[in-house]
Order: sequence, then C-alpha cells, then structure tokens
Amino acid sequence: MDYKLVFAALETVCEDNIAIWCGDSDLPCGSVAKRLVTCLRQIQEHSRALEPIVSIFTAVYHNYDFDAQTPGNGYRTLVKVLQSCLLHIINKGRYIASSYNSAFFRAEHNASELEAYCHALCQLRALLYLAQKLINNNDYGHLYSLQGGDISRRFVQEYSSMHKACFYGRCLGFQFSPALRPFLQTVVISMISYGETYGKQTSGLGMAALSLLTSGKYIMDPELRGAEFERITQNLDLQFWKTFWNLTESGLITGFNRIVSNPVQVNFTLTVPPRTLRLPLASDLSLSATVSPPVAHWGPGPVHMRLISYDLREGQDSNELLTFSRTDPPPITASSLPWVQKQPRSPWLIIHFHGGGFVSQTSKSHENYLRNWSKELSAPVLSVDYSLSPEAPFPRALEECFYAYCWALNNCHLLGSTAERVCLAGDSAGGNLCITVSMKAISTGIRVPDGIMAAYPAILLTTDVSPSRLLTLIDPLLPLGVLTKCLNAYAGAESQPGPPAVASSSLSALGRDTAVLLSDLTQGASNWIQSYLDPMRTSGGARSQSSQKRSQSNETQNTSSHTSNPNCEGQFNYPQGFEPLRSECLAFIRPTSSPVIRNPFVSPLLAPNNLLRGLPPVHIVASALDALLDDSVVFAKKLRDMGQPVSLTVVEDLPHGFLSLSQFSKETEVAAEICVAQMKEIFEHGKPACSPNKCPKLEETFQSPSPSG
Ligand SMILES: CCCCCCCC/C=C\CCCCCCCC(=O)O[C@H]1CC[C@@]2(C)C(=CC[C@H]3[C@@H]4CC[C@H]([C@H](C)CCCC(C)C)[C@@]4(C)CC[C@@H]32)C1
Repeated sequence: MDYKLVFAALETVCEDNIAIWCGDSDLPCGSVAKRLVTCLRQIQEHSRALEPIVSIFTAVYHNYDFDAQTPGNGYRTLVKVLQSCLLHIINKGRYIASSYNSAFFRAEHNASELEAYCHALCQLRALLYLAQKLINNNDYGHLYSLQGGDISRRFVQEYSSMHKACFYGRCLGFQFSPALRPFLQTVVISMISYGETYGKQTSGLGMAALSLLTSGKYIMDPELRGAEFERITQNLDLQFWKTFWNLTESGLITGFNRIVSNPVQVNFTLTVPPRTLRLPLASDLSLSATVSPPVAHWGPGPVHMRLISYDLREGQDSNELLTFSRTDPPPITASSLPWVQKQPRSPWLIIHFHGGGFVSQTSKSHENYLRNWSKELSAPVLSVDYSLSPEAPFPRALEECFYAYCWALNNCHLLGSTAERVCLAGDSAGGNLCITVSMKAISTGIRVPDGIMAAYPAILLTTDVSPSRLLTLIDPLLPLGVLTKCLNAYAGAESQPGPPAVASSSLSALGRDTAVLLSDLTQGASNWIQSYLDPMRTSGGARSQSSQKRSQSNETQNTSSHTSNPNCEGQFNYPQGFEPLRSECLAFIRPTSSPVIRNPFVSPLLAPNNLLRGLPPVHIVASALDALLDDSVVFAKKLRDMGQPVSLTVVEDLPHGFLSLSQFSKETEVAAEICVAQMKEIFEHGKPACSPNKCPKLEETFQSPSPSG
C-alpha cells in the first residue's frame, strides 16, 4: 500500500475525530474527550514527523535486498511495522468517529486503546530515527557495519532505557498475522503469570495452578500485562526462560502436538556412546578421517537423538539399532507391529537440529513439524538432542551435532535410509548448527551434506546492530534482554559449565506434591482477590502498583542505576526535540564481550571465505518480521557473492519460530510448506557439479524460488 495514502488517511481520521471531540460540548464523557483529543494531536505530530523519514527509507531500502525478486531487509520491515501501526490507528479512529454516539460505545476503553497505539507510534518513531542513523553510518547497501564498537554499544544502551510495555499490552503482536494474535496473547499471559509465581514455589503443579489463578488479572488489565512483561523480560534470569520455554516438553503440549500432527510408526530416542568414528575422505574414498566423540568441558559423553519415521523402514527395527535405545521394552519389535508393511530404505535422510536459543527445548518439542516432514518427504528424520547452555556452552553442542552427523552417515542403514542424499535442517539456533556442522565437515575433509534448509537462523551471534535487530524492542518472543541471555549462555559467560544434570524443570516436579498445591491454591486465590480489593487500584493505580513491584524487585540493582548505570550516558540526540518514552525500570542488558562470539563456528557470518567455500546449497527461509532477518539477508548475499549456491525466501507477517506454530494459522502452515519444498529441492535436484560462478547456467537454479509478497 502506498505510504502516502496511509498518512493522508490518518490525517483525515485525526481531524474528523478532533472535530467531534472538541466541537460537541454535549458529549457526556468530558475527561475522555480530553484524553482523546490530546492523543489524536500527538498522533498527528508523530505522523507528520514520520512521513519524510518513511520517504527516505522507501527511496533506498531496495538497495539492501538480497535481490530484486526477494524484497526483504530490516529497513523494509520497520516501514511495514510502522504502516501496520498506522492502519490500526486509522481503523480505531474510524470506528470511534462512526460509533461514538451509539449506546454501546465504550469511551474509556477506546481512549485507552488509542493511547496505547499512540505510545507504540512514539516508540516506532524512535526506532526509525535510530535506523536512519544506521543508514547514514553504515557503508551504502550494508545492513551491518560489523566493526563491533561504539555504535552498537550505544544502541544497546538506548534500547535499555526505552519504554517497551506498550508493545506487550493492548498492541501485543499487532504486526503479525491476526490469526496468531490470540495465541501470542496466551503465551504472554502464561509467561507473566508463570513469572510472577516463579521462584516462590517448589512444586510444579502448584506453580501451574497459581499461574492459572494469577493469569486472570493480566487478561483483564492489558496495561498491567505490558508492564509486567517488560519487567520479566528485563530482569528474570535465564533459568526462568529455560523453564518456561521447556513447557513445550510438557505432556499436555506434546500430547496436543501428537493429536494435530501426523501419526508416525517410528518415534524413539537413541543414545550413541562416545566412540571414535572413521569416515571416508570426500576427496579420496580409500582414505579416511578420524572423528572423535564430543569432549568439550567435561570429556567424552554420549549423544542423544530421536528417530522419527512416518513409515517403518528396513533397519529401523534391527537389533543393532535397538541396542542404542534405552527404552525398555524396545520401542519397536516385529511382533508389536505385525500389520505394518516394512518399507525399503529411503534414499533420503533429514538430520535436524532444533531451535530454542541454545538453552532450551528438545527434539520432542519440535516433533509436530518433524512428523509432517517425514511423511511429506518420505524420509526418516534424525533430530539431535544436543546438550544445552549454560551447562554446555560452545563448542559442546556443535561437537555433539557434528558427531551425530558423522554417526548417521556411517549408520544410515540402521536409520532406514541409504543416505544417497542427506539434508541438514534446523530452525533458529538449529539453523546456526546446520551451517557450522557443514563447515566442520568441510574442514575435516569428509562428505558434506547435500543441502541445508535453515529456517530463521541465528547466523551472527554478536550484538552488532542492524535495522531488523531493532525489532527486539517490540518482539514478544525474542526481546533483546532474553536474546543476550541466550547468547551469553552459549558463549560460556553465564555460569560454570558441567555435564547435564537430571531435568529439574518445574514440570518434572508435576504431581510430586499435592499437599503444597492446596496451600498454593489458597495463597494464589487470596493474592488475586487482594489485588482487586486494593483501594488504590484504578487504571493508573495498576501502573503504580506494578511499578512499585518493579522497583521492589529491582531494589538491589536499581539503587545505583541513576547515578552509575551506563545506560544513562550517551543517549541519542533525536531530531526535532523528540524524546521516546522511557522505561520506569532500566534493563540490565550486558552482552558478553568474550571473543568466542566472533568465532566463525559461533557466528558463521564472520567466517572467512575459505571456511564457507564448499558449503552445499543453502536454502534459507526467513520471516520479514523477525529480528534476525538481516542475518539471513547478509549471509545469503555473502554466499552468493562467493559463488556458493544459495536461496533466500522471505515470508511475511510471521514471528520468529513460525515452524513451532505451524498448526496455529494458515500462514504458518504455508511457511512450513515452503520449508518442505526447499528440502524437496535438495533431495530431488542434483547438486551442481561446479559452483555457479564457473557454471553460469546453474546460477538460475539457486535464485530465490518464491518472492515474498
Ligand atoms: C538494539 C541492539 C540490537 C542488538 C541485537 C543483538 C541480538 C543478539 C544476537 C544474537 C543472539 C542469538 C542468540 C540465539 C538466538 C536463538 C533464537 C532461538 O532459537 O529462539 C527460539 C527460542 C524459543 C522460542 C521463543 C522460539 C520460537 C517459538 C517459541 C515457542 C512458541 C510456543 C512456546 C510456548 C512455551 C508454548 C506454551 C504456550 C502455552 C499457551 C503456555 C514458545 C514460546 C517457547 C519458546 C520458543 C525461538
């Protein structure tokens, strides 16, 4: 949509409403009218200042795309997000103008909604100014400056002091496809309720029950929800995120996944003991390379993985494979599936590394789409349960994934595949591991996979700023405070590494302690009732209540924050006397300065060409609204410029992690199908015998297959 039309429509809507609320002195709701008029004037002011910036962005943003058929980069995204915020305001304004004198018109509610979007608009204006600084600062056409240094540090500081709560209350997920918003709301409310009870309880069931009780007030009060979410994302420790994200491992959610995704005949875990492997060298099959088992941090240890296969295939019920299974009785026996016709081995094999920020999740939480892949591609899927950070920082996960890859090549006959073609697939952190495992295969001299499908991968694990990364301010799934915690954990800056302990998540405690549950329930109920009886509790009271709580919880950290906190120095000077809204609680974002994050096996975007040359075709499926979008665009360009086969597909309107949400909307389902199509491409089409540079005809084969909309 032409942005000029949007700005013009907004101007008209504001004028119409101002005329209504200023002019009609008979309107019953005087104070609300005042609020609305103030808010509409602010919206007009923001919008008038934003129009010229948007025109600058639209004039240059195509220079940052991967190619003309693949429009997508952080600058485009910022304009798109802004446009979506403006459209929400226009719709709200039109609704108010047309129904303000209806008997059912809720003036208070509508004023609060408009105010929330006005706050969001103000913060987006700040993001656009920051992005404009990036355009001016970076080399022309470059999304990152990649010099590390001052600008990124100052961006992180600025980010830390900015108000973010408006993006998690009434406006939550406004940028995403409408079908996903109820789900995101549920996730955010569950997260906050869980965050409030986190640390108070020891009983998993008690925690779950209490969370359920406290969720009521967050459903009723979006402002409180936003403020609490901001507090949680900035201040709760990594253990909280690990525990919350691992909810996807819970029986309820995996049970749901199993119902909505395809049933499969083979689905069990394997534990491969640490033994040295020998693999033929790619350059001379008569010679071999030695691959040691993973050793980093605590010495040799086994590697866990899960085999998923839609059909039972030869080898998968062999005694040899079942010796790697720890389940008793064995997961598959010939007699347990007498009606199943065993299929021959598939020529294809998918090796999968899951996402979860390197700190959470397992193959089990990603089963929903893996089952579909196995069916749709007629291939077994081997998903690796690598050790997680902070207990197992880099390079443990990489070593385990590489070892699993090598073991799978040697033992493909047991996995139900002849491994004529092997595809590495992964999402997010798993996308990173696909690339780095392939780099390891190249440097070891063994067979590289036949292709990589990386969905919204994390390719640059430094805090270098890019326009898409500014979205961490508004993203409910990947806020900056949480991303940096994952990054620090993987870089080994979070805590002392050690071998994986027995799972201590609250869920593992489920059912352990019903006596505690009773007291939890009573306490939860009384807290909840108390919050409603509190005489101070008005709409503004809720804010002060939450900020009171915030200041309590930050007491220790915040005492010195206004004097010695580095967040206070070096703030940006915005044009036209503009100031973004500031947060009441400063974020304590301390990205690690460890050199590990610049290691090419951590941040493959920084890898020298000789480590990337020889990578198989890389198919990246990214989302336009993902904070990590620019990683994908820049990496795809780098590979293309080196003459490596690469494709980039940018899907619209979806959050990071869309594969995990594939059953929640049509759009996520379509995006998941694109990932399947890319793997099909890897399996069905021959690998180019030479790189596209030397072999011009093939270049076309690896151009972006489907342009984003
Ligand atoms: C301004 C300065 C900019 C600087 C920017 C610096 C950025 C730092 C750069 C790189 C650091 C990279 C670190 C690694 C990144 C890895 C990203 C990465 O792997 O991110 C994944 C983390 C898990 C998750 C959030 C995700 C996807 C899906 C999510 C899941 C969806 C549903 C799941 C719920 C728990 C289900 C329960 C619902 C119920 C109703 C209770 C939920 C939310 C679990 C978490 C995942 C993305």
